[in-house]
Amino acid sequence: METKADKENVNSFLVGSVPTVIYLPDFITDEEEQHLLNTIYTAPVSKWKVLKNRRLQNWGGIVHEKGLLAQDLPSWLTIITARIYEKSGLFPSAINHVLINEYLPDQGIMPHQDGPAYFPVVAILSLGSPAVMDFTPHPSLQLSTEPLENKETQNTTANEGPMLMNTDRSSDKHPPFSVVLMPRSLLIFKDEAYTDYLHGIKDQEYQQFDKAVNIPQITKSLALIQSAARPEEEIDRNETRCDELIHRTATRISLTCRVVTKVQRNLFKF
Ligand SMILES: O=C(O)CCC(=O)C(=O)O
Ligand SMILES: [Fe+2]
Repeated sequence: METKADKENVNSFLVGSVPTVIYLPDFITDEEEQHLLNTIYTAPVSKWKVLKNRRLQNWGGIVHEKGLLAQDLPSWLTIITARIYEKSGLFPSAINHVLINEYLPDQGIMPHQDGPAYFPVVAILSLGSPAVMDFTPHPSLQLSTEPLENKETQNTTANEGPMLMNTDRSSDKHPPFSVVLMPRSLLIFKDEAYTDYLHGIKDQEYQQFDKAVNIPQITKSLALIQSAARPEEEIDRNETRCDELIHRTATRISLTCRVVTKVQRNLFKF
């Protein structure tokens, strides 16, 4: 059960000016991260769907236009999803779908909006290497200042759709921003950040984070990671450059946790 204390707790992790982005550093422990990574990599090779620029595992069932053809999540995932559900108090029911994405240091995900089948709150748990997630205003916002819901929106999903550029003129209301996703952190976003923005990760080994809204929350752990990743002789010479860039030196795994509200069960039982 969600408690008042949990809700207050989540509100104290709000970042940036756009509603609503929540960044929880160290949501899981080192041991839990290691356990999750081990379990993810013991899944059969056939569980991985290989895309052009990353691999993914789909857990919870197939997301279909008529809803979710549901399969129970395994217990190693429900341990985490139940914690996200309880601590955030932001989901209408238990999380029933988890997408696990794997990115090599030069891989990313194109700017997109999550599909319409999902309840409009997403929680992303990060493991392994850090990465920068960029939020850019939806291209339909360039054309007018009318609210997004009055306009026909261009629908792009996580796995398909064109690369969309931001040349937004309403950038006062919808400033582009980024969030640094450190290993073991949980990012939650909803409201305008979900409906009015595209989110994506550049397919680059070095990623700029000057527009990051969670710099105070990450500075300490970033310094440790970056200095460990850099050769000794680079540390003083390239201080400025390195301070503004994340160097992705290893694989990143993310768990995108969501609720599909429409569920089709027992489809094959007669
Ligand atoms: O890997 C991530 O952090 C983002 C994944 C994502 O946006 C998605 O699966 O829709
Ligand atoms: Fe997404």
